[in-house]
Amino acid sequence: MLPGIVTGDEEEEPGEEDCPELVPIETKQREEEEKLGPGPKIPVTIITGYLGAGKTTLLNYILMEQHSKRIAVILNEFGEGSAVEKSLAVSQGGELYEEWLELGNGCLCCSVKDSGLRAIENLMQKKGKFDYILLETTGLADPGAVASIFWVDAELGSDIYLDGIITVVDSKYGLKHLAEEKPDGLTNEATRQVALADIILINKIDLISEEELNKLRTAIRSINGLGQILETQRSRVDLSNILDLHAFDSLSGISFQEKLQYVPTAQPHLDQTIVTITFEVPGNVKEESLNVFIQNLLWEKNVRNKDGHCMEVTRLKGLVSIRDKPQQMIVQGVHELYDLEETPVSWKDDTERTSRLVLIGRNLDKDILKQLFIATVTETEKQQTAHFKEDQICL
Ligand SMILES: Nc1nc2c(ncn2[C@@H]2O[C@H](COP(=O)(O)OP(=O)(O)OP(=O)(O)O)[C@@H](O)[C@H]2O)c(=O)[nH]1
Ligand SMILES: [Zn+2]
Repeated sequence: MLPGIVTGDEEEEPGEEDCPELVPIETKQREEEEKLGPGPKIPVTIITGYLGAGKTTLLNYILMEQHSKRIAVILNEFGEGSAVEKSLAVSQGGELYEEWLELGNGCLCCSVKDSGLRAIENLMQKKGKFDYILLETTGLADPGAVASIFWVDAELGSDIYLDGIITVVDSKYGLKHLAEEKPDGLTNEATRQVALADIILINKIDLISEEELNKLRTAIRSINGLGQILETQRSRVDLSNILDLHAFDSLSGISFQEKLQYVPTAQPHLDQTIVTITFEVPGNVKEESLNVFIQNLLWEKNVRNKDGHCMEVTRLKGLVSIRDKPQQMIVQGVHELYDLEETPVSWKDDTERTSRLVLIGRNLDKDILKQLFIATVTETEKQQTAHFKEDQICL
Protein backbone atom coordinates (compact mmCIF):
# COMPACT_ATOMS: atom_id res chain seq x y z
CA MET A 1 0.00 0.00 0.00
CA LEU A 2 1.45 3.30 -1.05
CA PRO A 3 0.56 6.14 1.30
CA GLY A 4 -1.17 9.07 -0.37
CA ILE A 5 -2.27 7.13 -3.41
CA VAL A 6 -5.38 8.37 -5.22
CA THR A 7 -8.03 5.83 -4.50
CA GLY A 8 -11.17 7.20 -6.17
CA ASP A 9 -14.56 6.73 -4.57
CA GLU A 10 -14.22 5.67 -1.01
CA GLU A 11 -17.62 3.93 -0.69
CA GLU A 12 -16.34 1.05 -2.74
CA GLU A 13 -13.50 0.45 -0.32
CA PRO A 14 -13.85 -3.09 1.11
CA GLY A 15 -14.99 -2.58 4.67
CA GLU A 16 -14.48 -4.62 7.80
CA GLU A 17 -17.98 -6.09 7.36
CA ASP A 18 -16.97 -7.66 4.03
CA CYS A 19 -14.36 -9.79 5.70
CA PRO A 20 -15.39 -13.41 6.18
CA GLU A 21 -15.68 -14.34 9.80
CA LEU A 22 -12.49 -15.74 11.25
CA VAL A 23 -12.64 -18.98 13.17
CA PRO A 24 -9.78 -20.59 15.06
CA ILE A 25 -8.03 -23.12 12.91
CA GLU A 26 -7.91 -25.79 15.64
CA THR A 27 -11.66 -26.35 15.58
CA LYS A 28 -11.53 -28.26 12.35
CA GLN A 29 -8.03 -29.58 12.62
CA ARG A 30 -8.60 -33.13 13.82
CA GLU A 31 -11.43 -33.82 11.50
CA GLU A 32 -9.37 -32.55 8.55
CA GLU A 33 -6.25 -34.44 9.55
CA GLU A 34 -8.11 -37.69 9.21
CA LYS A 35 -8.85 -36.87 5.62
CA LEU A 36 -5.18 -36.35 4.71
CA GLY A 37 -3.96 -38.37 1.80
CA PRO A 38 -1.72 -38.01 -1.20
CA GLY A 39 -4.37 -35.98 -3.08
CA PRO A 40 -3.95 -33.98 -6.28
CA LYS A 41 -1.22 -31.40 -6.79
CA ILE A 42 -1.97 -27.93 -5.50
CA PRO A 43 -1.68 -24.97 -7.88
CA VAL A 44 0.14 -21.82 -6.78
CA THR A 45 -0.61 -18.45 -8.35
CA ILE A 46 1.86 -15.65 -7.68
CA ILE A 47 0.40 -12.14 -7.47
CA THR A 48 2.97 -9.47 -7.99
CA GLY A 49 3.00 -5.83 -9.04
CA TYR A 50 4.43 -2.51 -7.98
CA LEU A 51 3.68 -0.88 -4.61
CA GLY A 52 0.03 0.02 -4.33
CA ALA A 53 -0.99 -1.41 -7.71
CA GLY A 54 -3.90 -3.42 -6.30
CA LYS A 55 -2.46 -6.83 -5.36
CA THR A 56 -4.18 -7.05 -2.00
CA THR A 57 -7.38 -5.74 -3.57
CA LEU A 58 -7.17 -8.63 -6.03
CA LEU A 59 -6.47 -11.11 -3.27
CA ASN A 60 -9.44 -9.88 -1.25
CA TYR A 61 -11.62 -9.97 -4.31
CA ILE A 62 -10.66 -13.57 -5.04
CA LEU A 63 -11.29 -14.58 -1.44
CA MET A 64 -14.70 -12.89 -1.34
CA GLU A 65 -15.85 -14.10 -4.74
CA GLN A 66 -17.99 -17.19 -4.88
CA HIS A 67 -15.90 -20.12 -5.92
CA SER A 68 -15.68 -23.72 -4.98
CA LYS A 69 -12.03 -23.52 -3.98
CA ARG A 70 -10.53 -23.56 -0.53
CA ILE A 71 -7.76 -21.05 -1.01
CA ALA A 72 -4.66 -20.67 1.14
CA VAL A 73 -3.11 -17.23 1.02
CA ILE A 74 0.47 -16.33 1.74
CA LEU A 75 1.16 -12.65 2.26
CA ASN A 76 4.77 -11.81 2.62
CA GLU A 77 4.22 -8.36 4.02
CA PHE A 78 1.82 -6.46 6.18
CA GLY A 79 -0.35 -3.70 4.84
CA GLU A 80 -2.56 -1.20 6.59
CA GLY A 81 -5.58 -0.96 4.41
CA SER A 82 -7.27 -4.21 3.64
CA ALA A 83 -9.65 -6.29 5.64
CA VAL A 84 -7.67 -9.47 5.34
CA GLU A 85 -4.35 -7.82 6.08
CA LYS A 86 -5.79 -5.94 9.05
CA SER A 87 -7.10 -9.09 10.58
CA LEU A 88 -3.66 -10.64 10.33
CA ALA A 89 -1.50 -7.72 11.27
CA VAL A 90 -0.51 -8.75 14.77
CA SER A 91 2.91 -7.37 15.42
CA GLN A 92 5.61 -9.63 16.80
CA GLY A 93 8.35 -7.08 17.21
CA GLY A 94 9.79 -7.50 13.74
CA GLU A 95 10.41 -11.22 14.21
CA LEU A 96 9.32 -13.74 11.66
CA TYR A 97 5.65 -13.86 12.31
CA GLU A 98 3.44 -16.49 11.03
CA GLU A 99 -0.07 -17.37 11.88
CA TRP A 100 -2.70 -19.42 10.25
CA LEU A 101 -6.30 -18.41 10.22
CA GLU A 102 -9.17 -20.07 8.56
CA LEU A 103 -11.75 -17.81 6.99
CA GLY A 104 -15.45 -18.55 7.28
CA ASN A 105 -15.70 -19.58 3.63
CA GLY A 106 -13.02 -22.27 4.02
CA CYS A 107 -10.10 -20.14 2.83
CA LEU A 108 -6.90 -20.27 4.78
CA CYS A 109 -4.65 -17.30 5.44
CA CYS A 110 -1.04 -17.15 6.39
CA SER A 111 1.08 -14.10 6.77
CA VAL A 112 4.85 -14.20 6.75
CA LYS A 113 7.65 -11.74 6.64
CA ASP A 114 10.40 -13.89 5.18
CA SER A 115 10.93 -15.14 1.67
CA GLY A 116 7.95 -17.42 1.94
CA LEU A 117 9.85 -20.66 1.73
CA ARG A 118 9.26 -21.56 5.35
CA ALA A 119 5.62 -20.65 4.95
CA ILE A 120 5.30 -22.99 2.03
CA GLU A 121 6.85 -25.84 3.98
CA ASN A 122 4.48 -25.24 6.86
CA LEU A 123 1.64 -24.85 4.47
CA MET A 124 2.24 -28.25 3.00
CA GLN A 125 1.88 -29.75 6.47
CA LYS A 126 -1.67 -28.48 6.37
CA LYS A 127 -2.29 -30.30 3.15
CA GLY A 128 -5.85 -31.41 2.67
CA LYS A 129 -7.21 -28.17 4.09
CA PHE A 130 -6.95 -26.23 0.88
CA ASP A 131 -6.79 -26.77 -2.83
CA TYR A 132 -5.30 -23.55 -4.16
CA ILE A 133 -2.47 -21.27 -3.01
CA LEU A 134 -2.25 -17.54 -3.71
CA LEU A 135 0.94 -15.71 -2.87
CA GLU A 136 1.24 -11.93 -2.83
CA THR A 137 4.81 -10.73 -3.18
CA THR A 138 6.01 -7.39 -1.89
CA GLY A 139 5.76 -4.53 -4.35
CA LEU A 140 9.49 -4.44 -4.96
CA ALA A 141 10.01 -8.16 -5.31
CA ASP A 142 11.50 -9.86 -8.31
CA PRO A 143 8.85 -12.54 -8.77
CA GLY A 144 11.34 -14.70 -10.66
CA ALA A 145 12.98 -15.75 -7.42
CA VAL A 146 9.66 -16.67 -5.85
CA ALA A 147 8.49 -18.44 -8.99
CA SER A 148 11.67 -20.49 -9.03
CA ILE A 149 11.04 -21.78 -5.52
CA PHE A 150 7.66 -23.11 -6.50
CA TRP A 151 8.53 -24.33 -9.88
CA VAL A 152 11.08 -26.99 -9.30
CA ASP A 153 11.90 -27.28 -5.65
CA ALA A 154 12.63 -30.97 -5.39
CA GLU A 155 10.99 -31.44 -2.01
CA LEU A 156 7.86 -29.55 -2.84
CA GLY A 157 7.71 -30.59 -6.43
CA SER A 158 5.51 -33.56 -5.80
CA ASP A 159 2.87 -31.60 -3.92
CA ILE A 160 2.44 -28.28 -5.66
CA TYR A 161 2.90 -26.70 -9.04
CA LEU A 162 3.26 -23.15 -10.27
CA ASP A 163 0.05 -22.29 -12.08
CA GLY A 164 0.84 -18.76 -13.21
CA ILE A 165 2.13 -15.31 -12.42
CA ILE A 166 -0.25 -12.34 -12.28
CA THR A 167 1.23 -8.87 -12.40
CA VAL A 168 -0.98 -5.99 -11.33
CA VAL A 169 -0.10 -2.64 -12.91
CA ASP A 170 -1.32 0.69 -11.60
CA SER A 171 -2.85 2.55 -14.57
CA LYS A 172 -2.04 5.95 -13.20
CA TYR A 173 1.58 5.36 -12.30
CA GLY A 174 2.38 2.35 -14.46
CA LEU A 175 4.21 4.22 -17.24
CA LYS A 176 6.22 6.18 -14.70
CA HIS A 177 7.24 2.99 -12.89
CA LEU A 178 8.17 1.27 -16.14
CA ALA A 179 10.29 4.24 -17.24
CA GLU A 180 12.09 4.62 -13.94
CA GLU A 181 15.84 4.54 -14.34
CA LYS A 182 17.93 2.45 -12.03
CA PRO A 183 21.59 3.00 -11.30
CA ASP A 184 24.09 0.95 -13.31
CA GLY A 185 21.55 0.37 -16.05
CA LEU A 186 19.69 -2.26 -14.04
CA THR A 187 16.15 -3.10 -15.09
CA ASN A 188 13.59 -1.57 -12.78
CA GLU A 189 11.29 -3.78 -10.70
CA ALA A 190 8.10 -2.82 -12.48
CA THR A 191 9.51 -3.91 -15.83
CA ARG A 192 10.81 -7.17 -14.42
CA GLN A 193 7.40 -7.92 -12.96
CA VAL A 194 5.69 -7.27 -16.29
CA ALA A 195 8.28 -9.34 -18.13
CA LEU A 196 7.53 -12.45 -16.09
CA ALA A 197 3.75 -12.26 -16.13
CA ASP A 198 1.33 -14.71 -17.63
CA ILE A 199 -1.48 -12.28 -16.88
CA ILE A 200 -1.10 -8.52 -16.66
CA LEU A 201 -3.94 -6.70 -14.92
CA ILE A 202 -4.02 -3.04 -15.86
CA ASN A 203 -5.85 -1.92 -12.75
CA LYS A 204 -7.49 1.34 -11.68
CA ILE A 205 -8.67 2.13 -15.19
CA ASP A 206 -11.17 4.53 -13.61
CA LEU A 207 -8.26 6.90 -13.06
CA ILE A 208 -7.05 7.33 -16.65
CA SER A 209 -8.25 8.34 -20.10
CA GLU A 210 -8.58 5.97 -23.04
CA GLU A 211 -5.50 7.57 -24.59
CA GLU A 212 -3.38 7.01 -21.51
CA LEU A 213 -4.64 3.45 -21.36
CA ASN A 214 -3.57 2.85 -24.96
CA LYS A 215 -0.08 4.14 -24.23
CA LEU A 216 0.28 1.92 -21.21
CA ARG A 217 -1.04 -1.08 -23.10
CA THR A 218 1.50 -0.53 -25.88
CA ALA A 219 4.35 -0.18 -23.40
CA ILE A 220 3.36 -3.38 -21.60
CA ARG A 221 2.90 -5.26 -24.85
CA SER A 222 6.37 -4.24 -26.02
CA ILE A 223 7.92 -5.71 -22.88
CA ASN A 224 5.85 -8.86 -22.69
CA GLY A 225 4.33 -10.03 -25.94
CA LEU A 226 3.07 -13.29 -24.50
CA GLY A 227 1.10 -12.50 -21.37
CA GLN A 228 -2.60 -11.78 -21.54
CA ILE A 229 -3.52 -8.19 -20.74
CA LEU A 230 -6.76 -7.60 -18.82
CA GLU A 231 -8.11 -4.24 -17.74
CA THR A 232 -9.71 -3.92 -14.33
CA GLN A 233 -11.24 -1.67 -11.74
CA ARG A 234 -10.57 -2.67 -8.16
CA SER A 235 -8.87 -5.76 -9.56
CA ARG A 236 -12.23 -7.31 -10.46
CA VAL A 237 -11.73 -9.97 -13.03
CA ASP A 238 -13.38 -13.20 -14.09
CA LEU A 239 -11.56 -15.78 -11.99
CA SER A 240 -11.54 -18.30 -14.82
CA ASN A 241 -9.19 -15.93 -16.67
CA ILE A 242 -6.58 -15.86 -13.96
CA LEU A 243 -6.73 -19.12 -12.00
CA ASP A 244 -6.01 -22.66 -13.21
CA LEU A 245 -3.98 -21.38 -16.14
CA HIS A 246 -1.43 -24.20 -16.18
CA ALA A 247 0.93 -21.62 -17.61
CA PHE A 248 3.99 -23.68 -16.74
CA ASP A 249 3.01 -27.15 -17.77
CA SER A 250 2.01 -29.13 -20.78
CA LEU A 251 -1.69 -29.03 -19.96
CA SER A 252 -1.61 -25.59 -21.50
CA GLY A 253 -0.29 -27.23 -24.69
CA ILE A 254 -3.09 -26.70 -27.14
CA SER A 255 -3.97 -23.12 -26.38
CA PHE A 256 -0.30 -22.41 -25.92
CA GLN A 257 0.41 -23.47 -29.47
CA GLU A 258 -2.21 -21.07 -30.78
CA LYS A 259 -0.94 -18.33 -28.54
CA LEU A 260 2.60 -18.66 -29.82
CA GLN A 261 1.43 -18.07 -33.37
CA TYR A 262 0.51 -14.50 -32.66
CA VAL A 263 3.33 -13.18 -30.54
CA PRO A 264 4.71 -10.13 -32.30
CA THR A 265 8.32 -9.04 -31.96
CA ALA A 266 7.67 -5.58 -30.63
CA GLN A 267 9.65 -2.43 -31.10
CA PRO A 268 11.39 -1.42 -27.89
CA HIS A 269 9.39 1.18 -26.06
CA LEU A 270 10.27 3.72 -23.38
CA ASP A 271 13.96 2.99 -24.04
CA GLN A 272 13.62 -0.03 -21.88
CA THR A 273 15.93 -2.91 -22.52
CA ILE A 274 13.44 -5.70 -21.88
CA VAL A 275 11.62 -6.91 -24.96
CA THR A 276 9.84 -9.96 -26.27
CA ILE A 277 11.28 -11.64 -29.30
CA THR A 278 10.06 -14.67 -31.16
CA PHE A 279 11.33 -16.83 -33.99
CA GLU A 280 10.47 -20.06 -35.73
CA VAL A 281 12.70 -22.67 -37.30
CA PRO A 282 11.03 -25.46 -39.30
CA GLY A 283 12.10 -29.06 -38.82
CA ASN A 284 13.42 -31.02 -35.85
CA VAL A 285 15.90 -30.20 -33.15
CA LYS A 286 18.13 -32.54 -31.19
CA GLU A 287 17.29 -32.55 -27.50
CA GLU A 288 20.96 -32.34 -26.38
CA SER A 289 21.55 -29.43 -28.72
CA LEU A 290 18.49 -27.62 -27.48
CA ASN A 291 19.80 -28.05 -23.95
CA VAL A 292 23.13 -26.53 -24.97
CA PHE A 293 21.38 -23.57 -26.59
CA ILE A 294 19.21 -22.91 -23.56
CA GLN A 295 21.98 -23.44 -21.04
CA ASN A 296 24.23 -21.00 -22.85
CA LEU A 297 21.49 -18.42 -22.63
CA LEU A 298 20.17 -19.07 -19.13
CA TRP A 299 23.17 -20.44 -17.26
CA GLU A 300 26.34 -19.39 -18.99
CA LYS A 301 24.78 -16.10 -20.13
CA ASN A 302 27.46 -15.96 -22.77
CA VAL A 303 25.46 -14.75 -25.74
CA ARG A 304 25.95 -11.13 -26.75
CA ASN A 305 23.97 -8.77 -28.93
CA LYS A 306 25.42 -6.57 -31.70
CA ASP A 307 26.52 -3.94 -29.21
CA GLY A 308 28.41 -6.51 -27.17
CA HIS A 309 25.84 -6.53 -24.35
CA CYS A 310 24.99 -9.84 -22.77
CA MET A 311 21.54 -11.18 -23.40
CA GLU A 312 19.57 -11.92 -20.23
CA VAL A 313 16.50 -14.07 -20.54
CA THR A 314 13.81 -13.56 -17.90
CA ARG A 315 11.20 -15.82 -19.40
CA LEU A 316 11.31 -18.36 -22.16
CA LYS A 317 8.52 -20.36 -23.70
CA GLY A 318 8.47 -22.50 -26.75
CA LEU A 319 6.91 -25.31 -28.62
CA VAL A 320 9.57 -27.54 -30.10
CA SER A 321 9.81 -30.55 -32.33
CA ILE A 322 12.37 -32.98 -30.96
CA ARG A 323 13.74 -35.57 -33.34
CA ASP A 324 12.18 -39.02 -32.76
CA LYS A 325 9.50 -37.68 -30.42
CA PRO A 326 5.96 -38.03 -31.80
CA GLN A 327 4.58 -35.43 -29.38
CA GLN A 328 4.95 -31.70 -29.46
CA MET A 329 7.17 -30.57 -26.60
CA ILE A 330 6.95 -27.43 -24.50
CA VAL A 331 10.00 -25.69 -23.18
CA GLN A 332 9.60 -23.26 -20.31
CA GLY A 333 12.18 -21.11 -18.60
CA VAL A 334 12.18 -18.65 -15.71
CA HIS A 335 15.50 -17.01 -15.00
CA GLU A 336 17.95 -19.90 -14.68
CA LEU A 337 15.42 -22.70 -14.51
CA TYR A 338 13.93 -24.45 -17.46
CA ASP A 339 12.28 -27.69 -18.35
CA LEU A 340 11.10 -29.60 -21.33
CA GLU A 341 7.77 -31.41 -21.21
CA GLU A 342 5.74 -33.53 -23.57
CA THR A 343 2.32 -32.23 -24.54
CA PRO A 344 -0.59 -34.57 -25.26
CA VAL A 345 -0.55 -33.29 -28.86
CA SER A 346 1.26 -35.25 -31.59
CA TRP A 347 2.73 -33.80 -34.78
CA LYS A 348 0.41 -34.74 -37.63
CA ASP A 349 3.19 -35.25 -40.16
CA ASP A 350 6.81 -34.31 -40.74
CA THR A 351 5.99 -31.22 -42.76
CA GLU A 352 4.19 -29.76 -39.77
CA ARG A 353 7.21 -30.13 -37.51
CA THR A 354 8.63 -26.80 -36.38
CA SER A 355 10.09 -25.08 -33.33
CA ARG A 356 8.89 -21.72 -32.17
CA LEU A 357 10.48 -19.88 -29.28
CA VAL A 358 9.40 -16.79 -27.40
CA LEU A 359 11.98 -15.08 -25.22
CA ILE A 360 11.43 -12.16 -22.89
CA GLY A 361 14.48 -10.41 -21.57
CA ARG A 362 17.19 -7.79 -21.84
CA ASN A 363 19.40 -7.02 -24.82
CA LEU A 364 17.77 -9.71 -26.92
CA ASP A 365 18.51 -9.70 -30.64
CA LYS A 366 16.15 -11.80 -32.68
CA ASP A 367 18.47 -12.38 -35.66
CA ILE A 368 21.44 -13.41 -33.57
CA LEU A 369 19.33 -15.77 -31.48
CA LYS A 370 17.71 -17.34 -34.48
CA GLN A 371 21.05 -17.88 -36.23
CA LEU A 372 22.52 -19.32 -33.05
CA PHE A 373 19.55 -21.62 -32.67
CA ILE A 374 19.91 -22.88 -36.22
CA ALA A 375 23.64 -23.35 -35.74
CA THR A 376 23.60 -25.01 -32.33
CA VAL A 377 20.76 -27.39 -32.91
CA THR A 378 22.31 -28.84 -36.04
CA GLU A 379 26.05 -28.63 -35.41
CA THR A 380 28.40 -31.10 -33.75
CA GLU A 381 29.44 -30.50 -30.16
CA LYS A 382 32.89 -29.31 -31.17
CA GLN A 383 31.46 -26.60 -33.37
CA GLN A 384 28.98 -25.54 -30.73
CA THR A 385 31.61 -24.67 -28.18
CA ALA A 386 33.42 -22.66 -30.83
CA HIS A 387 30.54 -20.18 -30.68
CA PHE A 388 31.49 -19.16 -27.20
CA LYS A 389 35.05 -18.03 -26.89
CA GLU A 390 36.42 -17.38 -23.41
CA ASP A 391 36.65 -13.61 -23.92
CA GLN A 392 33.02 -13.45 -24.97
CA ILE A 393 31.74 -14.79 -21.70
CA CYS A 394 29.43 -12.38 -19.95
CA LEU A 395 29.76 -12.05 -16.24
N1 LIG B 1 -9.31 4.32 -7.88
C1 LIG B 1 -8.98 3.02 -7.73
N2 LIG B 1 -8.32 2.64 -6.62
C2 LIG B 1 -7.99 1.33 -6.47
C3 LIG B 1 -8.32 0.38 -7.45
N3 LIG B 1 -7.86 -0.83 -7.06
C4 LIG B 1 -7.28 -0.63 -5.85
N4 LIG B 1 -7.34 0.68 -5.49
C5 LIG B 1 -6.81 1.29 -4.27
O1 LIG B 1 -5.40 1.36 -4.37
C6 LIG B 1 -4.80 1.24 -3.07
C7 LIG B 1 -3.73 0.16 -3.08
O2 LIG B 1 -4.35 -1.11 -3.26
P1 LIG B 1 -3.74 -2.44 -2.67
O3 LIG B 1 -4.59 -3.56 -3.13
O4 LIG B 1 -3.47 -2.36 -1.23
O5 LIG B 1 -2.35 -2.46 -3.44
P2 LIG B 1 -1.13 -3.47 -3.23
O6 LIG B 1 -0.56 -3.71 -4.56
O7 LIG B 1 -1.55 -4.65 -2.43
O8 LIG B 1 -0.16 -2.54 -2.38
P3 LIG B 1 1.18 -2.95 -1.58
O9 LIG B 1 0.92 -4.28 -0.93
O10 LIG B 1 1.38 -1.85 -0.61
O11 LIG B 1 2.27 -2.99 -2.61
C8 LIG B 1 -5.94 0.96 -2.13
O12 LIG B 1 -6.31 2.16 -1.50
C9 LIG B 1 -7.07 0.47 -3.03
O13 LIG B 1 -8.34 0.70 -2.50
C10 LIG B 1 -9.03 0.82 -8.64
O14 LIG B 1 -9.34 0.09 -9.56
N5 LIG B 1 -9.30 2.16 -8.70
ZN1 LIG C 1 -0.69 -5.50 -0.61
